[in-house]
Amino acid sequence: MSDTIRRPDTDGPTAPVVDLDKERAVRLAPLPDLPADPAGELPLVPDWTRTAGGRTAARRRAARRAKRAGRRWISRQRTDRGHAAQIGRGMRRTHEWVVGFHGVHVQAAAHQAHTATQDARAAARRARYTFMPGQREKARQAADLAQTQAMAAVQAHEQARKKVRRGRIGRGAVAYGTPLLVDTVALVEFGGVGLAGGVFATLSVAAWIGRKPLTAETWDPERRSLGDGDRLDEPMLNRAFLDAKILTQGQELTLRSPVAMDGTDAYVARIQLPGAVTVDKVRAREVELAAALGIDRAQLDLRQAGGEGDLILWASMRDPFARTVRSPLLDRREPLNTWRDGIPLAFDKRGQIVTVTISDYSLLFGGATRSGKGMGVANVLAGALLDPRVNVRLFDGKGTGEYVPYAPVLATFVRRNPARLRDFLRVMVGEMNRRTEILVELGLSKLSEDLIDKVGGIELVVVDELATYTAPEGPSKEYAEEIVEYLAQLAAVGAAVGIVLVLATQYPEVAIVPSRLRGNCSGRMAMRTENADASNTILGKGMAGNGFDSSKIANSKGTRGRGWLTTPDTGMIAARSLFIDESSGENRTVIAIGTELRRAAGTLPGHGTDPVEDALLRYTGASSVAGGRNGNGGIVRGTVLDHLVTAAGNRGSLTSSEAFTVLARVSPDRYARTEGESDAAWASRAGKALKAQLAALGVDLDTSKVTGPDGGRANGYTLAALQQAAEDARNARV
Ligand SMILES: Nc1ncnc2c1ncn2[C@@H]1O[C@H](COP(=O)(O)OP(=O)(O)OP(=O)(O)O)[C@@H](O)[C@H]1O
Repeated sequence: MSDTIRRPDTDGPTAPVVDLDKERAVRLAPLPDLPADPAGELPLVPDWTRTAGGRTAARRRAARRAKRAGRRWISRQRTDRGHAAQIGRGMRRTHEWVVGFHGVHVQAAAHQAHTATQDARAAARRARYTFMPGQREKARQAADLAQTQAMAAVQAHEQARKKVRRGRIGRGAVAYGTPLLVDTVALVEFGGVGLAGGVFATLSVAAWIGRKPLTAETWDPERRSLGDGDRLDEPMLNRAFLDAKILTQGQELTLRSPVAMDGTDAYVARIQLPGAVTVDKVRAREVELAAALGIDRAQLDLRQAGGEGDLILWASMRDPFARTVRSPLLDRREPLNTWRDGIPLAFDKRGQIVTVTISDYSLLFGGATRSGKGMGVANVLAGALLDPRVNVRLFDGKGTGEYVPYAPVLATFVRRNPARLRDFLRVMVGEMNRRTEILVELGLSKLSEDLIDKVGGIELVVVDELATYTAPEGPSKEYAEEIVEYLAQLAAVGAAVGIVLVLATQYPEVAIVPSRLRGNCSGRMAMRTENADASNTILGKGMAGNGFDSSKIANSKGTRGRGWLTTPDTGMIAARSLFIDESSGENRTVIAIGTELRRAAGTLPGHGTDPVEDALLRYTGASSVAGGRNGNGGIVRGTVLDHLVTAAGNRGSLTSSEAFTVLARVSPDRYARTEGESDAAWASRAGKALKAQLAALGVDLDTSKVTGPDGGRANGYTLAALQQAAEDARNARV
């Protein structure tokens, strides 16, 4: 675990209270923008660099740069850019210069002298053996001419040789004599140290002469990159933008302010892009730009500051997601306004807390096993529990004990029960319609904060492991289609009336999360997935191709909770969920605080009216408030009296025929009217069945005259009589 995680302060009222706004402000402080300078320009030396922390950071950077320079020097020695290779090359080049190319002239002159001499000899021989009186004279003249030419050629050769020798001696004297002289003088003047210095200087000059290899090569030791610990500067930025094909040859960016460090080991540069290059274009090539700077994409953040070409580039020297950030809610003791402030869910590259606005959209989490979906849900739950106006209803498809500690604060909690989810969603869609009608009457299209109490609070429906419920070929296939339909309807319009879904799945496949359902959840987070298709199932078609691919997140402990998050507020961003350490009971602290806040507000499950659970009880005859009797996610079937009490609750009484209709829904085999059965026959049969059930409960309940729904008087039961009978039944059980 990272050292950035602080232990929670779990103890009671003396524990410090953390204001979420302040907390967020502190986290935002490092640098959404460069600090303003009173002089109008951005400061060359930010204040923080003059603090002890700033100096330590500077020392650390200098040490890192020195280390990297050393490493680069060593690896360079093995290549032909190494110093030995440079010196050898320098000496060779010097020698070639001393020898020069003039030797070619000497050779050509030698060749000419040689042929001219041969010609002269042949001409002399011919003159000697020509006896014809007219020819002899001619031959003698030709021999004289050839001899003259031969002598001239030999002389030219001699001169060329002398000239070359003179040139070589001169150049040799410069090339070899100078260092020899310098070294000798140094030796004479300063002894061995002087000689060593002289030799060093000589070799340095040779290395300088041979600094460039003859052939082009791929590794360029002059290349500066952030990944190697070099400073971010304008030449590096220009080269990286060029390499990333954002700029073309001849285009140059300009810095609007000096490159600064932001106190988190990251560089910030405000850049003016040239011509028609926009910030969007730069963002589209984020991966290439990061590669050109020698860092990972997660270490680079690109934001538009002002106009189209006004870019703020933030480049971190380390992976911003390598650390964990603890949820600020863990230190909170007072209620959270989730409707207005949202719920802190994750942190982004620059350490800013990302909140999700449950007043606006539903959420979908997807990712492979152990990728951190549960932590995403835990963050949302932590926020919801701190807002007593939120009724949390949780359907756990995994069926493990993960959510059992939350049971006392869950208005509804059911483990692995697809039929129950189907029934619940039916009721919830009815609730959505009821709320919509209230808004229609008020002439509103969306719930506002002042109406939350009027409509019955915010409904947060969590379904963890969708596959249990929506797999068309799974064990719950008979419910799957209906469940998907209801979920899609709720996700589409629920948020506007205060009904929000939080869905999670380990199997991000289209069969489990149909695109209609995905599309209606505007907040989506894809943690590490097995493949690009799975990532697209959460984030949307083609997203992996656009560079947002969760399957590229490495599978390691350090990447848990990392993913791509998209919400209408943030757009697509890289993020890591906030950390709640369940192993040390941090979630239990939130649950305890949530329980207290709910008790104070009178919204603790089972302690007030809950129209949704009441409707479910009427409809199914079973209750799932707070995870049932043991809080482990089971459902509790009520007695006939419980159902009748719930049904009589609205009007204060119930006619017999209304009572039989309610019971027919709960227990159709006993109370449902059969084909062709008359009213009287049904009433008599159902009356007997009820009497028998009441007898089994140990109570006797007589009918009395009550007011029916139409205002007329009929046989039935008053609420008071039913409540008394239910009480007697409980006492009889005890
Ligand atoms: N943001 C985070 N920071 C640090 N650790 C995290 C983060 N998110 C998850 N983890 C750790 O990763 C592990 C798996 O997390 P979690 O149970 O949420 O994953 P999951 O995808 O829900 O797993 P499963 O598929 O088993 O349900 C846990 O030990 C958790 O503490």
